[in-house]
Amino acid sequence: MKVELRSIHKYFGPVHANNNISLTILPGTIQGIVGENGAGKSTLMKILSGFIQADEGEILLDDQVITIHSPSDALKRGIGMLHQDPLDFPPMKVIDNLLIGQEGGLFPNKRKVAADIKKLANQFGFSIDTEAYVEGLTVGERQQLEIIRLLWMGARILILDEPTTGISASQKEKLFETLTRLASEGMIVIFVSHKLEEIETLCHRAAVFRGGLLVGEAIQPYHTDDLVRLMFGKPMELGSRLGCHSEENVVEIHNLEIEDPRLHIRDVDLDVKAGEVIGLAGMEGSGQRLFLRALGGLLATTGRTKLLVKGHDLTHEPYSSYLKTGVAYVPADRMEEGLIPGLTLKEHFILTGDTKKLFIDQEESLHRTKVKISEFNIKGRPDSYVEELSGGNQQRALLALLNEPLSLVLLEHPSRGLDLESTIWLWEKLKERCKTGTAVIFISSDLEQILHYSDRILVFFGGKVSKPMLAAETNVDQLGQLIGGKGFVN
Ligand SMILES: Nc1ncnc2c1ncn2[C@@H]1O[C@H](COP(=O)(O)OP(=O)(O)OP(=O)(O)O)[C@@H](O)[C@H]1O
Repeated sequence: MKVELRSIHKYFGPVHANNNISLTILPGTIQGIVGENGAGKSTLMKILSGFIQADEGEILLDDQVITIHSPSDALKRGIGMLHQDPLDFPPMKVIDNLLIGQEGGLFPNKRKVAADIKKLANQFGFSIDTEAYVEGLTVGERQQLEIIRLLWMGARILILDEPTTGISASQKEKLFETLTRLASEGMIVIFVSHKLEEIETLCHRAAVFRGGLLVGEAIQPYHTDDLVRLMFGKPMELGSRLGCHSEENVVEIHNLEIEDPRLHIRDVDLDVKAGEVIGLAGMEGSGQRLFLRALGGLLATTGRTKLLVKGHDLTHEPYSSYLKTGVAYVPADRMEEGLIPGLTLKEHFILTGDTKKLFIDQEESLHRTKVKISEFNIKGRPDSYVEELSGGNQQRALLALLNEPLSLVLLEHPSRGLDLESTIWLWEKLKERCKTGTAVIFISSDLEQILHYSDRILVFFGGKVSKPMLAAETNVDQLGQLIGGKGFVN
């Protein structure tokens, strides 16, 4: 099946999210879609998969103009989109998730469906237990389930939007193998990502988006510098580590202990200096998130734990004491925990502003919001609802909402969903904070980033915590070995 997009336009109010996009994708192709945050990638994918409609332009399948009214309409024509957060019902069994919305009357043939799914999964070396509950599956397993579901429903064109977020290296390898195999069987795979190395490894072709325009196409073998220049209109360089020179302790952790139904973290001692950056590495679920949440006052510690921030003993104190001491937490799930859907940017600034006043000063709030939008370069207006912002702009908004001054900023996957320019920008902003004595502790699955920006690194494995390592004296291989549990001494 061949796909052709002709002169697609899409507006969101004044934003021209897709500006005259034309793209042809031939059968058997893995087509990469890259571009900076807010470039219009997801918008185009949502148009192709029926979630939204274009304002102008045509979609052709095998030279026939078609109209796609809804995702189920798209799927009927063989176009399936796999979302970052799979659209399933976690408290239900795999088989029941598969049967939802299927034709088959009151008594669908569960046994046949289960057998068909198993057969399909086997072809790709996936093992899917149709009787398992979805909530017990890892992100990678849910993704495999979603691919199999789409194939089972007849998808011949598979769209994946940032699919490698939150999956392990081996799951990624398996995903890439599967996608390569699907393409070799004549299917089209459309792969949206910020990660250039992924595009370069996997995709036969790459279309580069910038500011709503398709600014260029590249084919293998790629030249990274050319792709970066196309994406951002200029070359990019990662900033460097600031290097912490302070002797003052901002955070003192003694005998930290956290009990969780699955993990037990104990006996962690750590002093964090003013302006220091500590990176936390480890496979998802190894304890680093529990550790970070405990430091943010979001999770109770147990045992003999003592936790001091700027000399204040915060052990067993409520979350409000952490806030008062200047501890800020930036979650990975921006829309669930960070921002409030249904509220505008201005309303967010009102909520995080001076809450002691009896009345809201609308003029002052509007002014403050405009200043922050400009300072943090957020592509949005004071009256934009936060859910309308692109992922990168939501992250900018979260940072803009942090109060000043701060003693400690805790961040989960701060660059998740961010393009290279935004990642560099984010670290510039964090380094400005470090210069004023704020300590930063962050989790990332991007080892290069951990090595590049941390002063010291802690690795987590099954609840065990390594001794702090100097980032300048550590390399990716050493980190990789520790993350896999090799050489753990603690
Ligand atoms: N539902 C919406 N309402 C208003 N504006 C929107 C909506 N969806 C997207 N936009 C705007 O359209 C532009 C393109 O957004 P889009 O999500 O397509 O970008 P993207 O390239 O996928 O970005 P990212 O990589 O950050 O996810 C952005 O300026 C975004 O704020």
